[in-house]
Amino acid sequence: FLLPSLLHPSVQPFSSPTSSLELSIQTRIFKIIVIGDSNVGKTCLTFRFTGGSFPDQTEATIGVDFREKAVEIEGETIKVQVWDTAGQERFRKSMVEHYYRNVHAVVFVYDVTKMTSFRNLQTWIEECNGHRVSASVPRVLVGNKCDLVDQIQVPSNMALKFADAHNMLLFETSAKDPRESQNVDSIFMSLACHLKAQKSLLYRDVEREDGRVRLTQETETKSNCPC
Ligand SMILES: Nc1nc2c(ncn2[C@@H]2O[C@H](COP(=O)(O)OP(=O)(O)OP(=O)(O)O)[C@@H](O)[C@H]2O)c(=O)[nH]1
Repeated sequence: FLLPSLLHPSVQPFSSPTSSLELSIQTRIFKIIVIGDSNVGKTCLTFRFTGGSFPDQTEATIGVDFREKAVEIEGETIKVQVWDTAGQERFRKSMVEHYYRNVHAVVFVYDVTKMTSFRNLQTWIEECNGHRVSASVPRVLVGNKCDLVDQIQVPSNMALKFADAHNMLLFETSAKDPRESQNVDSIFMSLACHLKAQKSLLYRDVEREDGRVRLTQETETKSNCPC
């Protein structure tokens, strides 16, 4: 496992710029983590978004893996870095600190055909909060495996209620069904658009501070996002 900054020495994550000059030449990276029970489809969603296809076979994720995709939003190229985390407790322990560090957005995934994976969301939210992920970090909820229409256990209205109560948007998707790939893209693109709008206001703060980075939570989010 290599940290992204080691893999990409010329590119620094958004949260560590040092001057407004550097900001203008960097490609921004938004780090988005995908969490939820084992087997809900986190790896498949990550592949579907970053590679466009559904993997024939997956093995349980060990620790953490990440894949990147460059996207263009309003004329700017942004790297969306999707961190796929292990759902199984025994594969998580050593890595958990790494993937919550400097996270820009969180995707909580459950399997629409497994009520336990939905009930366990509360535990995932608590773990996330326990790692000091700020309440201002955007979070979305994803119900995956919607192609298994005959086996659905989690009704949409129940998921919607949960999403509302936790201030999250809900996406119901299938990583498997190619007709749903646009829906999978929407999860990550809507977060990237939201972050871009948020971070451009942060840029203005940086310039006012004459190169000093101020990651303030006071910024208001305004977006012309096409998503
Ligand atoms: N029918 C259907 N199967 C899916 C879908 N997404 C994933 N799967 C299957 O579900 C199983 C688990 O998928 P993974 O993506 O490996 O699940 P994971 O959440 O990453 O699992 P861990 O790495 O153990 O945390 C695999 O057999 C996939 O083929 C989907 O949208 N529909």
